[in-house]
Amino acid sequence: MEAADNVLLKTVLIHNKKNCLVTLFSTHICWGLMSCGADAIGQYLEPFYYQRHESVPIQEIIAITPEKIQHAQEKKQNASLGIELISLETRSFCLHVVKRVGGHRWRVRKVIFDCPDGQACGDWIDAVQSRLNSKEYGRPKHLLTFINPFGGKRKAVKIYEEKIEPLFYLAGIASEVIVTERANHAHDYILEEDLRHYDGIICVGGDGMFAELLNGLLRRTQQDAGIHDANQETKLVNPRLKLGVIPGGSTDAVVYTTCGINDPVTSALHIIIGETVGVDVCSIHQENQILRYCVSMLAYGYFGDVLIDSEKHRWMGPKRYDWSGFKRWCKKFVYEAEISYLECPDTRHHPRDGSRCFAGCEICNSIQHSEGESLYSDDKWQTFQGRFISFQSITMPCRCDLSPNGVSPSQHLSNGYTDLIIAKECSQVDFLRHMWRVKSKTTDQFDFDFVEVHRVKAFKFRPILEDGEDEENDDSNGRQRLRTRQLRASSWNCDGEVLTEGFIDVKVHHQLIKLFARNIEDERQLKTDFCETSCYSCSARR
Ligand SMILES: CCCCCCCCCCCCC/C=C/[C@@H](O)[C@H](CO)NC(=O)CCCCCCCCCCCCCCC
Ligand SMILES: Nc1ncnc2c1ncn2[C@@H]1O[C@H](COP(=O)(O)OP(=O)(O)OP(=O)(O)O)[C@@H](O)[C@H]1O
Ligand SMILES: [Ca+2]
Repeated sequence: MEAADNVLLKTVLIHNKKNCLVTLFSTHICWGLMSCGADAIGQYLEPFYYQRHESVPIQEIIAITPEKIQHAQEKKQNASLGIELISLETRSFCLHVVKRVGGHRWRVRKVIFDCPDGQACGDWIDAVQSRLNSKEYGRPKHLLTFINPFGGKRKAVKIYEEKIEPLFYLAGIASEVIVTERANHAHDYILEEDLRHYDGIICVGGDGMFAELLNGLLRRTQQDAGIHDANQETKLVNPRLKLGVIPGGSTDAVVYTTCGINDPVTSALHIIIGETVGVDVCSIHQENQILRYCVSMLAYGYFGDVLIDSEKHRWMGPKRYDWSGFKRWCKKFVYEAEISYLECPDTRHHPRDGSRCFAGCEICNSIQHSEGESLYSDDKWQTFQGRFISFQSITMPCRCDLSPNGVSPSQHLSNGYTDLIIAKECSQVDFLRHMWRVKSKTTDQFDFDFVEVHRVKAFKFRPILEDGEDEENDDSNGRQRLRTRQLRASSWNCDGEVLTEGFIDVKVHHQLIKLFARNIEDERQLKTDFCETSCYSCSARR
């Protein structure tokens, strides 16, 4: 039996004042009361069965620490001798493990075990620690951390000092901290400095701050690999360093999407356990230059204008988006563009296919991409030309407080595609109905005849800024002439950063980066804390 073969340590220890059999397997630790007898010095009979037991995967152990506890028997002895000193020998250890408290929120749970003697306690600490250090878990040891003191509600420094630093210390992570002094500080640092000592780069901030890490790291990686300019056909190099985010911004869509919640402690725990998820990245080109990289939302029209306006109201914090969103909605603007796109050839994958991207997503793992094939030689490009209020390219589901299900709920973190969402010219009320559904959790937000959606590998966007020759009138000399009406130009909202170039080509790079995060868990399928599958006792009973 596989699990039984991998038993590393098995001892009777005291937990909650009861004798418990504690077993360390190579993949998890299991403890519980036994149905057969066992005495306090660790004798137990084989085969044993747990009556009721708990199991925690090694991956979900944050740390193991010695615990100084004065044991009851010693207390009694010392008291009778009039001694108040605590025993110098450490005979207890504490496991700090991930605890799910609902709504994707993670916390640390402490589980204390008393050992028969100091030697046994030391053996346990060494054995568990050596599993935690194993390369297979990829836990970071050295992180470079940027804190944006001006993101969101401006609490990032406090969040880091009070909540995150103690957790990193507990988990034995060394973190070099840089509090940014200006926009692009983190980006420039990543481009220029020696990063060899780090396992990952993280930030405490919002999507804009994460975009600095993303753009800095991808530029640096391509630069180091000798790729200076790149058209859509260039195969980009995957960075060695992983990225992470602790929420401290306004929308926090990257962290909300990958952890299921914008909670700093939860994110820190995702980082500590070292689990990673591949994330698709869009490269945005103009001719042979890469302008920027984008992971969440690239939007033109309504959301581009909201961003421009919201920057004027940064003092309002996260509420600035609601205010600018309202103002922009009041003044309806229509844009026009020609958009060519290369649709996903597998028709089973679609923005309205009802799928959800969960941890270990089978769709992301199974999808095949032929990265080497030329995009330009492909004759499957299709074209949309028309007027719209909002154009969005959504590369991850983009969950956030404003849209808990996501702007494109069936998009995936690492399927290699982005979803185009075009809200065509319609009344303000209709556009609001669409947005209302983006916010609500229940109805299909794309089920409107004015909303068009496509899942694509690449697209080209060409704004049209003048009307065609369809209107005629007389000039002052009575000559008939064509009148062209200026259409409104917008700018791009690229992960919350303004991009002023209108004409762009965009390509999705399948899993170009790795993020410290597990991706959201399907809470309906989560097992209870009590082991159901993986320990010897359970498998023997089945
Ligand atoms: C009335 C219900 C309206 C619900 C609106 C729901 C739409 C939600 C769409 C959220 C899109 C977030 C996607 C992630 C984008 C991030 O890369 C980026 C950087 O952090 N954030 C934004 O651009 C932040 C963009 C935030 C845009 C907020 C727009 C708010 C619209 C309010 C309109 C009110 C009209 C009221 C009329 C009575
Ligand atoms: N010290 C600083 N002073 C001014 N701006 C900074 C500083 N450090 C970073 N920035 C810039 O602040 C911008 C916004 O930061 P951030 O994304 O953290 O918060 P946010 O915009 O409130 O949140 P979100 O992007 O989630 O909506 C980023 O684009 C970043 O470049
Ligand atoms: Ca995707």
